[in-house]
Amino acid sequence: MAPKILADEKKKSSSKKKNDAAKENNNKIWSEARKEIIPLSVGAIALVASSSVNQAVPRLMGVLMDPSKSSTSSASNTTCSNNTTERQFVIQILWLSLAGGTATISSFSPAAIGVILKDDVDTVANTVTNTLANLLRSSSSVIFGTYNMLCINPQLVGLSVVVAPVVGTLAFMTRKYLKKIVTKQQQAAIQSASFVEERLNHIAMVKTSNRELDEVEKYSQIQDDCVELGQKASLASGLSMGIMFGLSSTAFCGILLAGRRAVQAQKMTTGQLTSFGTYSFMLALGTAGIVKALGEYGKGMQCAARLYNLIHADAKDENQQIHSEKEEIKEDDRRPVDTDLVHKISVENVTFSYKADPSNVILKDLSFNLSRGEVVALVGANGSGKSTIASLLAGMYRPQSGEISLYPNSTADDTPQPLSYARDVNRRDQVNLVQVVPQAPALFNMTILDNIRYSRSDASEEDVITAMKSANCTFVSTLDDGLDYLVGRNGIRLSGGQRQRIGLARAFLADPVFLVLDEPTSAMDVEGETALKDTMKACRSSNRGLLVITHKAKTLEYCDRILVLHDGKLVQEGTMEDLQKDKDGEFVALMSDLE
Ligand SMILES: Nc1ncnc2c1ncn2[C@@H]1O[C@H](COP(=O)(O)OP(=O)(O)OP(=O)(O)O)[C@@H](O)[C@H]1O
Repeated sequence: MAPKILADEKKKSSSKKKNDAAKENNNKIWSEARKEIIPLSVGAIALVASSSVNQAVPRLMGVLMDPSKSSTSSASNTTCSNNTTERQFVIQILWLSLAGGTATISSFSPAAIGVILKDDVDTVANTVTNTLANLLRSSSSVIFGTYNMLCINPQLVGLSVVVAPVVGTLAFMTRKYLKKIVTKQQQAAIQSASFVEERLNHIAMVKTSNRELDEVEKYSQIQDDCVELGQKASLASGLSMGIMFGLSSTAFCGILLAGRRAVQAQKMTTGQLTSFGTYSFMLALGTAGIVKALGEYGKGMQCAARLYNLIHADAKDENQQIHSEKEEIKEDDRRPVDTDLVHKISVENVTFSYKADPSNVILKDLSFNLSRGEVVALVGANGSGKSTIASLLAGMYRPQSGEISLYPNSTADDTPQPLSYARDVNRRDQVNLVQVVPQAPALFNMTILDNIRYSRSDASEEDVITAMKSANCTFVSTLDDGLDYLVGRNGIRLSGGQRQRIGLARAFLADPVFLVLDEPTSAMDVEGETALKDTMKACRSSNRGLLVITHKAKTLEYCDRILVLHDGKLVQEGTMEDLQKDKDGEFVALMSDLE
């Protein structure tokens, strides 16, 4: 098949998909609106009534200003008749105002479309209430106005028909420009929401990298851009309204001028001209109202699409406890720690449960330690609490009881007091003390360079390249943009193993005293496992403590010590050789399952 035909078919199918989605959203909105069918119908009828009632006012004014119609031969009769007309006018106006007011009040109908995202819900709710009401009101203004104008002076209507397309075209062009700016503004708002969503999803990463302030600053910048666009949009909106008002007023004056000539030529009365002028003004307002209501309807559709997507998205509550434990975003005032002096991190009688399920105690009176230059493995069945330990070491949670302590080097004549990791160490030092690389590292929709730099924003490109070498990130050189390669949301444009390597490089860049790797090679190939062995060696030689959570037997061969976890308790600890000797022990049972 020719490429052009293929492209056409692709275009057709994509536009069909778009139409189907729009139809689906349309149906959803109207099915929601159907739930309010009675108040909406009453409102719609009342609106038409209110509008028709309002339409009678100019006609009555015309009658009032045009006494000749009701004049009789005698002067006294004329005065009497004039008085009667005025009285009738006042009574009729009173009735009309009362009827119009009542109809307008009853046209108010609250819609029951849930309360999820205030702005979007408001816009969608407005689509089936206010926007629809405005459309009805404006349409009836146009229909009744045109009809009455035709009754009064069809020639003058002809002139309006000539002027209307010119005004309409100019109005359409200004609205189109306005729509373009508003679309940009909406895109900026979506970008801002997606930035927040991504940061909240990876709140643990943001927190443990001590990057809250940076993120707040970035968010403020995005917000500033949104405000700037908002200002442009409101300026454009003001201009558009001004231009439309100017054009319609000019057209209105032109029609009045032509009408005046018709009065002078005795083709119509002053009263008829007054009525005609008022109707043409209403007609202009009605036309503008229709254009506006149709624009709002389109906007309502866009909001509905977002809203329905959100309603069907899965709720994410995994970070609940992190949020609730989140401290205020400010530089905390705990004294800095000389991380170079820290020699050992020690988990002491720690008991922990997640707030989401407090009855499920995950870690039970757990104690172990990790010294600098040591490579320790943590093994255990699925759900035994290994990743929870990593989260506690990263400072994401605090134990309910027990302590995580840091032991400085002791000198010959001084034994320094241990520091509480949670109470005594400030966030910046925590980043330098412990870095955790989770199974699926959090990656942001940024370049590889920025993702790696996330753990140390002031790192030079050379430092990043060194960290990448340690994490064996050779794949980066094969990418077109290299370090500038955009990884996509959650690193979607990278493979699982590549994401793990980026996470590893990020941890190395922070140059922590202790490194925790949570199943570092779960998604890596054989080359990745070799890189892990190199990492282990490097940790020993650089006097870094390494805790590796693993299910791989091969990895254990290179560890100094192995901790065996069972249901949140430490049940065995020792070298691989020692543990293998205990044939009834948990380790031997686990080994039979390990790869
Ligand atoms: N955010 C959380 N809220 C509530 N419970 C959680 C949360 N995270 C983990 N758990 C529970 O804690 C227990 C231990 O989970 P953890 O991830 O620490 O186990 P694991 O040993 O790392 O498992 P695996 O080997 O499968 O990775 C599990 O029962 C899990 O359901």
